[in-house]
Amino acid sequence: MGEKIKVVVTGVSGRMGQMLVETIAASDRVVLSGALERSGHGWIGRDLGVAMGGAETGVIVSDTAPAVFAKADVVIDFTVPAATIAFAAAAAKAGVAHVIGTTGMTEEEIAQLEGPAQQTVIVRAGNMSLGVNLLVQVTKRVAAALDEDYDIEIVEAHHNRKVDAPSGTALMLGEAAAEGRGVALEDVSDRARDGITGARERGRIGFAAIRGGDIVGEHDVMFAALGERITLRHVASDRSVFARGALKAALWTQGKAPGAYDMLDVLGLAEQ
Ligand SMILES: NC(=O)c1ccc[n+]([C@@H]2O[C@H](COP(=O)([O-])OP(=O)(O)OC[C@H]3O[C@@H](n4cnc5c(N)ncnc54)[C@H](O)[C@@H]3O)[C@@H](O)[C@H]2O)c1
Ligand SMILES: O=C(O)C1=N[C@H](C(=O)O)CCC1
Repeated sequence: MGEKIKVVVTGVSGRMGQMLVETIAASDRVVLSGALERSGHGWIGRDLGVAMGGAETGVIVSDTAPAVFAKADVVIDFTVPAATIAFAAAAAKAGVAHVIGTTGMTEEEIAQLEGPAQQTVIVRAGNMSLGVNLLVQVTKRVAAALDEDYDIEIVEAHHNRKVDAPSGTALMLGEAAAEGRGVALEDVSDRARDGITGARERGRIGFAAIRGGDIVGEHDVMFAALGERITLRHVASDRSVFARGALKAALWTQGKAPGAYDMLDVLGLAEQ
C-alpha cells in the first residue's frame, strides 16, 4: 500500500469533526495531519487526543489554516458558511483538495467557491451518505414520471442543535424533484406555511422542518395525489454514515482535475 493521504479536519470539536477524527483513526488509507477550530476555542493549542478525552495523538489543534494546510493533501470541512468560504480560499492557495459538508450556504456564498474550484478540487454535498445520494436519483426519476396531480412535499427532521433549515439534504432532494419536473426549484419552492395560507398551489414543492432531541437526520419525499401517496424515505441513525462518505470523497479527490464536484461524482451516480 502507498503512502497514506494526509487529512485536515476543520471544526474538529464539533459533532461531525469528532466523528471524522474517529473514522480517520479507523482507516488504514488516511492519516490525520491537522485539526482546526475557531479562534478563541478552548481546544486551540491542546493535543487533539487529550482534548477529546483520550490518549495523546501529536496533533495540536490550531486556528491557523495556511500553516496546517501546507502539510496536507485534503481538508474535510463541516463547519459554518463563513468559515467554509475562508477555508476554500486557503485550500486553493495551498493546492489541497477541499471536501465540504457545511450546509446553510446562500447562493452568494456558494458562488464564492467558484474561484477556488478553478485552482483545486472541491467536493460539496449537503449529505455525504450513499443512501441519500441514491434517493436523490430516485426522486428525480419519480418526479419525472408523475405529473402535477402529485403534490411534492419534503419533510425533514433533525436534532435540536441544527441551525439551518431546510436542511442541505432537503434542498438536494427538492432540486432533484424540480429537475425531474423540468422546473427551477426557486420558482416553485414553498419554504414555510403559517396562518391563512390559501389552498396549496398546483406544481409547488413544499418543505417542512422538524427539530428535536438527538435526531440524526430523516427525510421524506412525498408525492401525494387523490387516492394515493408515494413516500420515499431516508433515515440516518448514526453520523458515521456522513463521515464515511466524506472520507470516500477525500480519497476520490486525489489526482482529480480542479473543479466543483458533488457526491454523485464521487459515488459514480452522476448521469452522463
Ligand atoms: N453534508 C453532510 O453529510 C452533513 C452531515 C452532518 C452535518 N452537516 C453539516 O455540517 C455542519 C456542521 O455540523 P455539526 O453538527 O458538526 O455542527 P457543530 O456545531 O457540532 O460543529 C461545527 C464546528 O465548527 C466550528 N467552527 C466554527 N467556525 C469555525 C472556524 N472559523 N474555524 C474552525 N472551526 C470553526 C465550531 O466551533 C464547531 O466545533 C453543519 O452545516 C451541518 O448541517 C453536513
Ligand atoms: O446534523 C446536521 O446538521 C445534518 N446536516 C445535513 C443537512 O443539512 O442535510 C445532513 C444531515 C445531518
